Amino acid sequence: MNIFTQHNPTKLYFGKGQISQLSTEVRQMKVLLVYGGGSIKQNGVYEDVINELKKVEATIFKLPGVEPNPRLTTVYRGVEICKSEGIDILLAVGGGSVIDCTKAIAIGAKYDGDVWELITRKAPIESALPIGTVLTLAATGSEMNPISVISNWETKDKLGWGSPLVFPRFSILDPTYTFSVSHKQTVYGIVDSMSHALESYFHRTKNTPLIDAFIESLLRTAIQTAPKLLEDLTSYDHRETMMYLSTIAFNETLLNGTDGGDWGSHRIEHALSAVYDIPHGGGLAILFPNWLEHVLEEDPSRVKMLAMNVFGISDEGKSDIEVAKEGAKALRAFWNSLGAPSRLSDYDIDDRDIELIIDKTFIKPGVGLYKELDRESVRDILIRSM
Ligand SMILES: NC(=O)c1ccc[n+]([C@@H]2O[C@H](COP(=O)([O-])OP(=O)(O)OC[C@H]3O[C@@H](n4cnc5c(N)ncnc54)[C@H](O)[C@@H]3O)[C@@H](O)[C@H]2O)c1
Repeated sequence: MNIFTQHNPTKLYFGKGQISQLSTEVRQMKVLLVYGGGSIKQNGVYEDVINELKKVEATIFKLPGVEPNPRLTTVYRGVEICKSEGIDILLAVGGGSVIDCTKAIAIGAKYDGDVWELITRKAPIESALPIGTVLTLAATGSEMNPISVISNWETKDKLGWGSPLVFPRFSILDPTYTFSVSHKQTVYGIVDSMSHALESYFHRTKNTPLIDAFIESLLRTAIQTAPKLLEDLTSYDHRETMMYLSTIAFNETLLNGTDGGDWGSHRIEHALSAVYDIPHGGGLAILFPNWLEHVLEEDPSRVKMLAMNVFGISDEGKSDIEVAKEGAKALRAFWNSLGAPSRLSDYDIDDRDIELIIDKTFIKPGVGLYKELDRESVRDILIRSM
C-alpha cells in the first residue's frame, strides 16, 4: 500500500425520516435551495425540505432548473443570487447534477472573477460557501466527495474538478426519496456507481488485498441487488443497499492506500457527453467494457482477477487473456441484462465527431493509469464502442 491520509468531513444522515435532521444543521440563515426539473415537487421531497427550513425560520431563496449535466450558465445564475442576497449556506436537493452545480456556485460566490477560471484551474480555489445536500438519486457519490463536473456548453467542454472546500458539510440520504427515480435512470445510477468501484480497482499498487476484496464485494452486492431493485423500484431494502453502495463507491474510501485507480473511461465519457449531452451512466455502460477489452490485450492481470472474483469465471485450462475476455463480456452482458445501452449507435452516435471527442478527452494531460492512453488508444476504444 501507499501512505495515505483520510479525512472526509461530510456528516451523513442515512435512512428513512432523516430529513428531520435538516433543522439541526440549518439555523436562522439565508439558504439558497438548488434543485432540478421539478421531480422533488411531485414526490414530496420539496415539501419536506421547506417544512424543515420553516421550523428554524430560515430565509429561503431558490434556484430551480439545474439541468442534467449541469451547465456553467446555471452556475452563474446561482453565484449572482449568492452575491446579491448574501447567502449563508447552499442546500442542494437532487442528484449528482444538482450537487455538482451547487459546489461550483459555492466557490464562485466567494470569488471576484469568473468561476470558470477556478474550474479550469487558472486561479486557485481559496474559499467556498458551506453546502448541505438532500440526495434524491443514488449514483455519483457527489454527496460525500469533493468532486464536481460542469459543462460549458459554449465551448463544448465538460470538466471534472475538485477541492476539499466543497465536501458537503452534511448530506441527508433517505432511500424513500429515490423511489420515484425511473427504471432507466436507476440503471444509469447502478452503472455509474459500479464504474466508480471498477475504476478504483484498476490501480497498480502492490499489496492491497483488503481494498481489492472490498471493491469486489461491493461489485458482487451490486450484481445481486440491481436486478431485484429493477423488478421492484419501491423496495426500501434494495433502494437502501444501492444508496449506501453508491456513496461508498466514490467517497474516496476505495482509493485508500492505492495510486488512485484508472479514470480513463470517465475522461472519455465526459468528452462524449460534452459533445452529445447523453446521460453519464449510459455513456459509461458503452465505454467501460470496451476499455476493459482494450487494456486486457496489454495486461490482462486485473481483468482476470475481476472475472474470477466478481463473476465467478473459472480459469481452468484457459490463458489469462481468455479469462480476462470472459470477464469483460460478463460485465457487458450484466449491464445489458439491466437494459443499459451497449453501442454508441444506441444514441445515434457515429464516427463523425471522433476527432473532436478525442481532442476533448485530452483537454487535461494524462489519461489513464492502469494503461496510459494516447490518441490511438482512445480512438480504438471509441471505434470498438460504435
Ligand atoms: N461529483 C461527482 O463525483 C460525480 C461523479 C460521477 C458523475 N458526476 C456527474 O453527475 C451528473 C449525473 O448525476 P446523476 O447521475 O446523479 O443524475 P442527475 O442528477 O443528472 O439526474 C438525472 C435525472 O434524474 C432526475 N431525478 C433526480 N432525482 C429524482 C427522483 N427522486 N425522482 C425522479 N427523478 C429524479 C433528474 O431530474 C434528472 O432528470 C453528470 O453530470 C456526471 O458527469 C459527478
